Amino acid sequence: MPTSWADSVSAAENLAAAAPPKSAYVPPHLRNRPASTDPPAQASYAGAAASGQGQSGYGGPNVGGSRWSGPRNDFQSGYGGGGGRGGGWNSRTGGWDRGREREANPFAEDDAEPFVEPENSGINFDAYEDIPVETSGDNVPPPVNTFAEIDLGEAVNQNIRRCKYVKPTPVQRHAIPIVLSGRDLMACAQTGSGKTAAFCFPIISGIMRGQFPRPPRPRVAFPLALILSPTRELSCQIHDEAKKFAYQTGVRVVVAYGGAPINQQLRELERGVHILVATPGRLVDLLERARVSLQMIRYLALDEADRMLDMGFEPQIRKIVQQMDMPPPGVRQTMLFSATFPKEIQRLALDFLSNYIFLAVGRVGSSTDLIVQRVEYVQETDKRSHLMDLLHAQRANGAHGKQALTLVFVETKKGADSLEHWLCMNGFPATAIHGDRTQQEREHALRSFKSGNTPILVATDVAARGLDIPHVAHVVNFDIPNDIDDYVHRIGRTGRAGKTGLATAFFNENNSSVARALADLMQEANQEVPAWLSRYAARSSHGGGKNRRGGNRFGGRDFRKDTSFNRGVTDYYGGGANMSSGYGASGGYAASYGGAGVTSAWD
Ligand SMILES: Nc1ncnc2c1ncn2[C@@H]1O[C@H](COP(=O)(O)OP(=O)(O)OP(=O)(O)O)[C@@H](O)[C@H]1O
Repeated sequence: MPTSWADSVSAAENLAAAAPPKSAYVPPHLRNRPASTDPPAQASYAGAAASGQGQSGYGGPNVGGSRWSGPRNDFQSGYGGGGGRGGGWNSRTGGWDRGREREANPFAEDDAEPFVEPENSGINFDAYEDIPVETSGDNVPPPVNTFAEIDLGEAVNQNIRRCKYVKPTPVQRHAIPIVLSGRDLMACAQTGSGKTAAFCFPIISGIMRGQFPRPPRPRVAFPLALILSPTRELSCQIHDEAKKFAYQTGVRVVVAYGGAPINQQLRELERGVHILVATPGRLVDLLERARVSLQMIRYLALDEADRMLDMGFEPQIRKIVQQMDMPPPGVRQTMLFSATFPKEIQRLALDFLSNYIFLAVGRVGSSTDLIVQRVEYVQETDKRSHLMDLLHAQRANGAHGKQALTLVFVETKKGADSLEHWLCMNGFPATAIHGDRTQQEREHALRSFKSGNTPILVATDVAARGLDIPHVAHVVNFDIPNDIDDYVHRIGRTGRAGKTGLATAFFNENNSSVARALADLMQEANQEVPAWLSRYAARSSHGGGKNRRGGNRFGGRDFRKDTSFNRGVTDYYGGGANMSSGYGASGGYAASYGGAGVTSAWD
């Protein structure tokens, strides 16, 4: 296997356009299942689950009166009552957590992964030290500084150590106490800043501690937590992460996504599920087949929430959350996470939340400085040769070290196929991922890219959000997206977890509509804005393409603060906004935004 980008290029040149080796398809959730020698722990959840057999209270089949009448605080008592027979929760066979099924060690792959650094030492926490944080809503729980301050339980703490997380990132410092206190949350924090753990840790801990009744029907899965994400690959990634965080806790995580055999997923679900990670389409299928019920959902997390509530997904999300049997807001706990939150999406999100806290982490400067952004003027017809120049220069300079991976974003699936073909023909080891490829092809491409076998990945927006691929040193926006938020997510595939990265965009006349948003974004992130781009920006009459940030360029402002929203609404938050971190004292930050309290959540 080639060990570096340069080796890969040479190997590819030697092998001409040899196809990558085909491996037998194994769905992600079935991989790495060597028989573990570690017996699953009998965590507190197992005991709690086994004793919590009550059918009374909310969600039970014979609830009289209002189905959702109990306040959320009563949830645990509602579930915890009753005795009944022992046995695992949600399993025909008496429960996976009773030791009948061996839990594969999810950390085994990390140990065997050649590219993984010995420690998570690459994280540069100094970059996050004075990141401004803004919270709004009433009675916001105070943040923590260390994991030790949060009582997540010993099993989770041990997994945090196994992950080599030394201290919480800012979004984790603030979000975890909020979720643990039972509040709904809309959290906006920059790409690569650890949002996945921010929602997974409190969910796992809550399930471990909670008392829940026995599921009412066999052969139907009754998850306690649902994590929805927009793409199959992201769902798989969240599943992999959550399995690490939940290792030996007794909490079982299952993933369901389209494009993979449903029968296998059904079998996994039948073995029992506490946390279901899913893409909306496959979940709707499972719900319609009555193989999953949402009536016991205690936690709902939408990752990439703005995308999930965008036009494409909104009907499916409404169906799942509002039209099936999921408890309503106020009974379940709802968490929305993203790096971007356009105002109209925040408005839509009100339907899913109850008295929520808005959390914005990040400001212009510190963390975005991690991603150096460049924009180059490149005519449509010159893009390929320009890309080749970049790749050659990168190879010549050995830029970004041996393991550098380059992610090239294009607008269309056809464009991705054709660029991949052209790169391969020209001796560059490239692969591609887009929505018209089979799931097997998509997963193969991603694996080949991650491993460094094909260190160039040509992608559509299917790879723009959430994917956490170590060693992506360069993101090229071969085609600039029309929506500036998509640009934010795309470039966020590099410069993650405190590491630095480079993002290059090819701009031409076709992108004039986004010029202003792009220039503003770069400026706010302390990037050098070329004079020609500023001229385009000045000519642009509207805010910049599908810039839905509407006046406030950054997605991090709580829209409840807008006068239009507040008209007729008295003191929505009660407590008002709270600022923390060094920035509040400096005073310079609000001024730099030209508006009091406006925060950039993405940087
Ligand atoms: N406390 C921590 N210490 C060290 N590394 C961490 C910590 N928390 C998360 N990470 C690592 O940071 C990386 C980015 O985390 P994650 O994928 O959750 O980011 P994100 O905020 O969800 O990004 P995106 O907006 O792109 O979805 C991951 O590799 C994760 O393992």
